[in-house]
Amino acid sequence: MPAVQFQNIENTRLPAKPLHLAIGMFDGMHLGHRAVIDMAIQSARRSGGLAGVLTFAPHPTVLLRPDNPTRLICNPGTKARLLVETGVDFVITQQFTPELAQVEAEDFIPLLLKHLPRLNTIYVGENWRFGRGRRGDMAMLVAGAKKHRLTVVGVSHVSENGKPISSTRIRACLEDGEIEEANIMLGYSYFAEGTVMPGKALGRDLGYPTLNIPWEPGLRPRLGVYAVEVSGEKAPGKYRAVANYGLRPTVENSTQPRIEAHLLGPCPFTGGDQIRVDWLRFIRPEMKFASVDELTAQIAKDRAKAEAFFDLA
Ligand SMILES: Cc1cc2nc3c(=O)[nH]c(=O)nc-3n(C[C@H](O)[C@H](O)[C@H](O)COP(=O)(O)O)c2cc1C
Ligand SMILES: Nc1ncnc2c1ncn2[C@@H]1O[C@H](COP(=O)(O)OP(=O)(O)O)[C@@H](O)[C@H]1O
Repeated sequence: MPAVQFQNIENTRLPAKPLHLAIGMFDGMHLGHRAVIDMAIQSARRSGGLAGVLTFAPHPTVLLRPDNPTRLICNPGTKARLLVETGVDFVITQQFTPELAQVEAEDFIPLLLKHLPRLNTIYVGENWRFGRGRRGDMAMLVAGAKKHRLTVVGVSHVSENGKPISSTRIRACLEDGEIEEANIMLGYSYFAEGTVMPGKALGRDLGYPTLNIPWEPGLRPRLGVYAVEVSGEKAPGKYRAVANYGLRPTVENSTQPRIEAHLLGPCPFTGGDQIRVDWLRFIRPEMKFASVDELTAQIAKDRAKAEAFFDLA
């Protein structure tokens, strides 16, 4: 059964079973997030309860720090899908309103219980903060839960390279082009999705036809050339490719970043197809070339690097 999705806790209608609820922003859905959610799923399965996620949109910083909100790894649609794919029974997306931002930490559990009376256990990462001014911490959550006979499970950090995995660390990696380290922490390959759009048909003339998709996530990964894999419903499997993610300063200097993927072998996709691009390795930063000939010569080298990465050379 795919997860049932609800907008806001007051609209949540669930069967009368004990609820095991993982709470958080879960931006990126990295290995640490998955550990929290998996804990909720396992407990619910063991005890005949229901496992779910409570997450928030927009990110609280959109309201609290509008001049510099947190730039998100996942757009809301992608996050919702990744959440559903974890195997939870339900996902609640709670609108983060000015009123919610004013709720005191002490009032948070009573608010949950008002709308989720069968709440049994709350699962959070051990450093999770909540309530007005982020005053609520693990100790307050445990104290509040005790009063209402709830259980709180604080899931300890999952580490990579001796340091806790966090969305902040993954953002820094993506901005620096450290895609392999980002992918290790995510537990899957960073990916982009979109509908193939027509370009200026220059790619074919250059000898490097490309599948182009616009890609403008909150958190913009480093502009440059990457080894990627392209997939889509139209054709099974993954297609190795070399892609530029950028603004194309040599030919147009756009303000809208785009992924242009040149497949290393035959290409089953065309304009209008829905594709997914998995990012695997950063090859070089995007550059402005003095001529299209220089760009073309560089693309030949990029292609060779991608082939070497895939061990095809
Ligand atoms: C592997 C690869 C690397 C690229 N690197 C750059 C680059 O460094 N600078 C740049 O301005 N454009 C770069 N491009 C983008 C080309 O300018 C663009 O693909 C070409 O002009 C075709 O455009 P079209 O798809 O609109 O026809 C790159 C494209 C590919 C496929
Ligand atoms: N190896 C390949 N990689 C990407 N696209 C390819 C490849 N071979 C053929 N194509 C086709 O070429 C088209 C892109 O050609 P291109 O000249 O870049 O034009 P445009 O970017 O204007 O669509 C793609 O839609 C795809 O169907």
